[in-house]
Amino acid sequence: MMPIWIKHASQLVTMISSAPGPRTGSEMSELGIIEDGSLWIEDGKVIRAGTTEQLEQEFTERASEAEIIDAKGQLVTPGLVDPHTHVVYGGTREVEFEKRLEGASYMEIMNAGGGIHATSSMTREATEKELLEQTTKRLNSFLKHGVTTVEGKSGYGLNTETELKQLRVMKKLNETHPIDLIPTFMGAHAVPKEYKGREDEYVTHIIEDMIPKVAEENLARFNDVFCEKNVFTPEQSERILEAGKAYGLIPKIHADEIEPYKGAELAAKVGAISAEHLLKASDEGIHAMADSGTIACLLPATALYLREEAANARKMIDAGVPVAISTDCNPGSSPTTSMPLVMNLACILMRMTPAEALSAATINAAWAIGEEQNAGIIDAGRNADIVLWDVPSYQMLQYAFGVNHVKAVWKKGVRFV
Ligand SMILES: N=CN[C@@H](CCC(=O)O)C(=O)O
Ligand SMILES: [Zn+2]
Repeated sequence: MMPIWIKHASQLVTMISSAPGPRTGSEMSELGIIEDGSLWIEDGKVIRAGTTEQLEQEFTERASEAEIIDAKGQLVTPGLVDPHTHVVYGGTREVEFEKRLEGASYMEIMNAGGGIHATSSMTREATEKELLEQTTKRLNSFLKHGVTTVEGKSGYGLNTETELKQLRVMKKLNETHPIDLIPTFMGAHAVPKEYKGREDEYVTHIIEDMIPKVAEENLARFNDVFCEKNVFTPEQSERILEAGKAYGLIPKIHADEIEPYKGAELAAKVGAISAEHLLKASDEGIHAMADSGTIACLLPATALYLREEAANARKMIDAGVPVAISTDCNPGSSPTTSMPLVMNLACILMRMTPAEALSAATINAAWAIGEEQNAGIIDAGRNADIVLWDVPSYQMLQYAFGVNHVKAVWKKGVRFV
């Protein structure tokens, strides 16, 4: 592979800082910016990041070997990381979108057998090949929006066979698609219709049948639960997450999305790596998360799409909770693959600063899925997951919203956009 030399970026955002862990408080504003920045990439890795002047001293002799990219007037950042998606699914739910606009709520639709249940039926029916094809299209769209690492959940199977099918599709996609797809088991996304009235039996089924099989095939890194009124109680969620821990699955929790339910408190108690949504998280829950170091994974596109008030990111950042952001890409409450839009919304709806939004979509997002050694940062020796944006600064990236400013994307040093 020919080396790549990106020169003269008006801002090269490296995300390098002295913070040893996920960024909290003012650390979220430390972007490690190099003005007139330059990058030498070789064999899929970043070899050197510095000013153009520095790299000219070190690499001019080798310039003829390299593909040279003139990034004058443009911004370079790490590839974006999406730490929370439901990207593998069958079918679509545009009918529900109309119903919600006419006044039905997300939970009313789900409790009436639609929502997650509707996607579950369509995912059970879909073949592995169909899921592969549909998900590949969505991953291509992520890449076009500057996203190079994506977490993906099962949870539309709600039976062992289809949960495993979703996870196997993710495994296959990791072999066929440039994006790194980090798998999460989420058998506890809803109680399937056939277990209605026997919710605890379904919990036992997840624990005794699904989790051991997922672990045996080594199909997931995380175990996630939708802890919500009329879905899984905090007690049931705790049982499932503790059972997963015994098999090496790290807990995540969909917490306090629709109603306050002490989900943030539970995330801290079980040592979850992240808690998701948190629109209705209590102050106690937020402080417990700060103490346990649990990352808040906030989903402002979902709040917008459901016409809900977004999570209180300011309160969380001020309390010392590390914040990440995500699309929540799913067919019901957030059918989008645009992390740039999510960064815009983090600023507009949650009053995060442009710098905080970028930290949340790169380094903190990487920490939220255990990929901090591989993604979310530009540094010597790391994967060359790089985005070139057709704007001169990160401030412009967040300011001109709803626009895809991506000019080029490299994943492990290979250009795909
Ligand atoms: N809230 C629970 N799960 C997903 C939505 C899934 C769906 O509606 O299909 C979420 O994170 O938003
Ligand atoms: Zn989700």
